[in-house]
Amino acid sequence: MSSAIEKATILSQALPYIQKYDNKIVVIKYGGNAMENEQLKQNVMQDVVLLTQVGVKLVLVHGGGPDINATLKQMHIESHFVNGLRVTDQETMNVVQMVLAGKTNKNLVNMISMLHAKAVGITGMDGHIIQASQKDPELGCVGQIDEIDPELIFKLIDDGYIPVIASVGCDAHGNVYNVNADMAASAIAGALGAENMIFVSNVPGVLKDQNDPHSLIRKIPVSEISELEKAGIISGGMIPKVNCCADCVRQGVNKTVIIDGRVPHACLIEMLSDEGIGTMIVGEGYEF
Ligand SMILES: Nc1ncnc2c1ncn2[C@@H]1O[C@H](COP(=O)(O)OP(=O)(O)O)[C@@H](O)[C@H]1O
Ligand SMILES: CC(=O)N[C@@H](CCC(=O)OP(=O)(O)O)C(=O)O
Repeated sequence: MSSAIEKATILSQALPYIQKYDNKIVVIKYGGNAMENEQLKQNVMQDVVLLTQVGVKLVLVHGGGPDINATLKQMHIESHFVNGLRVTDQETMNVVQMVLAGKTNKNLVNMISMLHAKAVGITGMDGHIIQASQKDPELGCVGQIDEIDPELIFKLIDDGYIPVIASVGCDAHGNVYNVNADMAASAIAGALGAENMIFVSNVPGVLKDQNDPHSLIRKIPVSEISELEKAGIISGGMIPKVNCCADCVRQGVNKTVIIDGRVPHACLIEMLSDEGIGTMIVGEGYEF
């Protein structure tokens, strides 16, 4: 088969998926670990733009843990994590806000703009999107999400913009909170009634053995998550991520997956083919 026919065949195979997701809201959480280099980011942003172009209403929620770590290190501020959450004193909070809402957010917006699509970079503080409160005094300014106001996001996607949201929230008294980006993304997906929630990370999905990339667990029922946690199979940043997937499932999001952003066009493979990659978190009664 000539390569032109091959390309056309692949494109036409995507048609049922394009129709399935037409006008549907999909939230992509783009984790800092999958932002390793410019090429990786370009690939993910190309997928975001292509999906938007074919009619998906895409919302991008991003983290930036490694960017925050690097800036804190330059400033000689140490980082500590408890169950995957950064202990955040006021000085650290200022850095988190500066890096996430500034460098990381605007870099992604700029990349989308260069691909001739329209993005608007905001934080969870804009339009009261993420209303938060202190999660635990020992974690300092780490926020737990009390409420999501999706109005601004609906307005942006209805006007054809891709909202690019940094995971910083605030309360009615002006306190600013560092919100784990997985938690921000899953709460936003729930509030928007999203069809799909895709977590883009730097691992193939949930692995049985973190040293063996072939030990991928393809599907995890929500009821088995706590056992995996107790057995130490999931640890660190994977703990909030998998629990956020479970929250999405409980909030009625149809499909929740963790995929590897290092695989070129992982989001397209996930959404526009039946090859499904990564780990899917499923509710009770899901047919295997
Ligand atoms: N069972 C597991 N399978 C895969 N990764 C795991 C597992 N348990 C813990 N992890 C860790 O979780 C990390 C992904 O979470 P996180 O660092 O928060 O990523 P992101 O920046 O994409 O949100 C992986 O890089 C890996 O170190
Ligand atoms: C409370 C908490 O831990 N907040 C995260 C926010 C960024 C984030 O979640 O980034 P990733 O998605 O790249 O991990 C942090 O300070 O690193």
